[in-house]
Parts: sequence; structure tokens; C-alpha cells
Amino acid sequence: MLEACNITYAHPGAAPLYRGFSLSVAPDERVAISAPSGFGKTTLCRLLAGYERPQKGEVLVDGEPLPKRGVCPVQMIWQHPETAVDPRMRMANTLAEAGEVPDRLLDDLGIRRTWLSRYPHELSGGELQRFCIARALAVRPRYLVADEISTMLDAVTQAQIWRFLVAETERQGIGLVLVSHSPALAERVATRVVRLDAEEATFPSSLS
Ligand SMILES: Nc1ncnc2c1ncn2[C@@H]1O[C@H](COP(=O)(O)OP(=O)(O)OP(=O)(O)O)[C@@H](O)[C@H]1O
Repeated sequence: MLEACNITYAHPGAAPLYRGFSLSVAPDERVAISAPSGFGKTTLCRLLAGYERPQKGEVLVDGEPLPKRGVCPVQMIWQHPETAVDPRMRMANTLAEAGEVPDRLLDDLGIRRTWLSRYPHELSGGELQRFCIARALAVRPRYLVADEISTMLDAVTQAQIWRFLVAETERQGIGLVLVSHSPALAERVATRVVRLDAEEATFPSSLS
């Protein structure tokens, strides 16, 4: 289980985005986080994946805090893949940093082998995002956090990527947290939607 337990978090000098916020995600769930712009969806993703630490409360995976170093069991996929890779590294080397990437994964993601020798700026956004997903999966995470990962992609690429992610997370028993501004996408992909702004929210004490 991935758990945010009684989290309070405020950006420096700002009011808390959440107070005593809790959320549990099971490995067989795909949970969509929904809220208007600025409510703290991306911040929540960063907390769940260990990029930020809450001022109060904790994030646990199977009852254990996220590790301070080493590979995090919660891997994040970012909205802008070009900011998530080293522009000076060829894609083969970027992938190699994550360890062994099975050929099957590359095939299922539609990654052509000719792309491996390219630099990030020589790939489209959709092609690059496929590499970022492969890299996140290569470290064998327990959970994936996908923050607006397909917003800038065309409809066909979007559908391919989500079809892959649903199948792969089911196959590997990886829990998924996703943020999308598209209610239609969230409804199609998610097994559960959590609204940060609803009065009868799952965590009514979460709003500051
Ligand atoms: N590093 C930061 N320092 C200070 N404030 C920040 C920082 N990052 C985000 N914020 C603020 O925290 C609030 C929540 O931001 P966040 O990006 O988490 O919201 P969001 O719900 O993902 O928004 P959007 O839907 O527009 O992407 C916003 O008011 C934002 O301006």
C-alpha cells in the first residue's frame, strides 16, 4: 500500500496546501487526483514520489518510509519529458542509468531501436515520454505517479501510452496515481477518482 498519512505541507512562505491529508493507494488501483489549477496536485505527486518531504505526517510504502537514498519505490513520470532527461546524453545511456531494460518493454512501448542513438532534442515529445516511462519501469517500482504525462501529446499517442500503462501496471501489480485535466481520460483510466476540492472529499480536513 502507498500511503500519505496525515500530511501537512506548505511551500516556503505560503499557506499549507494540505493539513492532515491522507490517501491510500493499493497496488491494484489506478487513482486519479482531480482538482482545479493550483490546488496542489503536482505538489502531492512530488510528495508521494519523495521529491518533497512533508512538514508533518509521512509517506509510506508497505508501512516503511520512502528511502532517503537509492531507488525510490515510487517513480514519477513528468509532464515535460524534455526536462526529465539529460540533454547531453544519448537515449541508450539515459536508459542504461536505470539498469537493464527488457526488450519486451521497449517493444510494448513502441520504442524503435534507431531512437536509442539519438539525443533528446532529436525525438518528439511522445517518443521521449515513452523513454521516460521505460526508465521509470526499469527500476521495478511498486508505484507510478503520472503527472499530466500526456497533455501535450496527440490523441493517438495518448491512447497508446495509456493503453500500455494500464496493461503494464496490471501485469506487474504496480499501483498508479495519475493527474489529468481531462475528466474523460481520468474516467477511462482510473479505478477511483479523488477530488481535492470536493466538500465531501475523501480527506475533508485536507484543505487549508
Ligand atoms: N516551489 C514552489 N514554491 C512556492 N510555491 C509553489 C511551488 N510550487 C508550487 N507552488 C504553488 O503551490 C500551489 C500548488 O501548485 P501545484 O503545481 O501543486 O498545483 P496543481 O494543482 O498541480 O496546479 P496545475 O493544475 O495548474 O498544474 C500553487 O499555488 C503554486 O503556485
